[in-house]
Amino acid sequence: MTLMLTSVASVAEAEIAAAGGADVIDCKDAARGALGALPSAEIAAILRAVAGRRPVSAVVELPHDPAAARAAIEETAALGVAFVKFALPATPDADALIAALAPIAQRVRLVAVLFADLGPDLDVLPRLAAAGFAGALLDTAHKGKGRLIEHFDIGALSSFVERCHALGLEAGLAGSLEAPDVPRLLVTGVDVMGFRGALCRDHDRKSALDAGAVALIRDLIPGGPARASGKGSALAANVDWSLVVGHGYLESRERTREIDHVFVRDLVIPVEIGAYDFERGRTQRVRFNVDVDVTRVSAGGDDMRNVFSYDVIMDAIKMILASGHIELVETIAERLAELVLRHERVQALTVQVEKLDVAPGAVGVRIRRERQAETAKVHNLFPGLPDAAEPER
Ligand SMILES: O=C[C@H](O)COP(=O)(O)O
Repeated sequence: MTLMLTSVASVAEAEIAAAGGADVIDCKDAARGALGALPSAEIAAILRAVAGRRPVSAVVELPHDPAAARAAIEETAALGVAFVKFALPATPDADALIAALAPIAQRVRLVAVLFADLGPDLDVLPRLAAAGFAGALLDTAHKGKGRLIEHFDIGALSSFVERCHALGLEAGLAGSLEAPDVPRLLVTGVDVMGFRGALCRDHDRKSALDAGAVALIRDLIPGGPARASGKGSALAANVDWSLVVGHGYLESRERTREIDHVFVRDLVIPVEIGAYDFERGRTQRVRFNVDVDVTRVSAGGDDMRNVFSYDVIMDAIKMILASGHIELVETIAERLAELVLRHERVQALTVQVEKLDVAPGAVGVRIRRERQAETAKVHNLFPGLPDAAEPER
């Protein structure tokens, strides 16, 4: 399950985020840059207002001096936040800092932010894990100079998430993420996606949060807490539950079983593939044909929430190929089916993977896979919190 983290600068914005179904309320002053801290008094006021309805995190602007860094984190942690985020400097003193923070990491959930646009050293991840950090979040430092996915391709983002998980770290992704990025990044299995700009008026991260923009992103991420309730709640009234049904959140008497077909046709990519020695260290052309059966939502309109993007299929292929040499076309086909089926609206798919350079024609495999009864994957970032509630009907 992926959580939606929403950066807020005030109590009023925290209320919009909570009402809009954000999973985590993140205290941050976007006017101060990528990781600007709010004053302690404002964080305390947000904590009081949220009153345990959601986990609240806070950004700390970390001084380079280890003793001062420890004091800054202790001060914010003492307010009662669920975790503390801070930018890990990409300098040689990062190691000294990590070591200095290790004792605090035993008591306080620490999340190190690495900047994808500043050439982060991902070899720091094992050291974060060894020091007891809770997680690592890949973000961008220079807002307005590219989305996260323009700095790290989907294969690299997927490897980041996998690497974090292998080390026992929670993984987060952020960085001028926009609505179309959401279904693409969900496939990586990331634990938390962080948003600010996409949730603001005119997508200006220094403007106020916009409830409609919050609702759009929330609807694109399956699960999550109940929205603001209430008969007559403007937000609840604005929710088109047919979209929610379309994302597999709930059954409805109006649920449609109609299927749309989204496909990628004749995509040819050079791939390092083959079980023979002579097939190693070189690429061969591989052709992909993928047909996906997607549950149709009944609402029309030019709305991101209504579509299953072919980008998800293309990204899944890139993620698999990013792992290096693969021996069998069957392996690619199975992995691709598994990744695409992670999208809740996908009911079934056919994957055809063909090698084009071993014979005059093509050789390969075609598989058909369907969604099985699902076992919920329990998320453990905030142990002790109740499970995500179903949206009110
Ligand atoms: O932690 C998440 C950030 O606040 C994301 O901000 P952004 O979406 O404006 O890059």
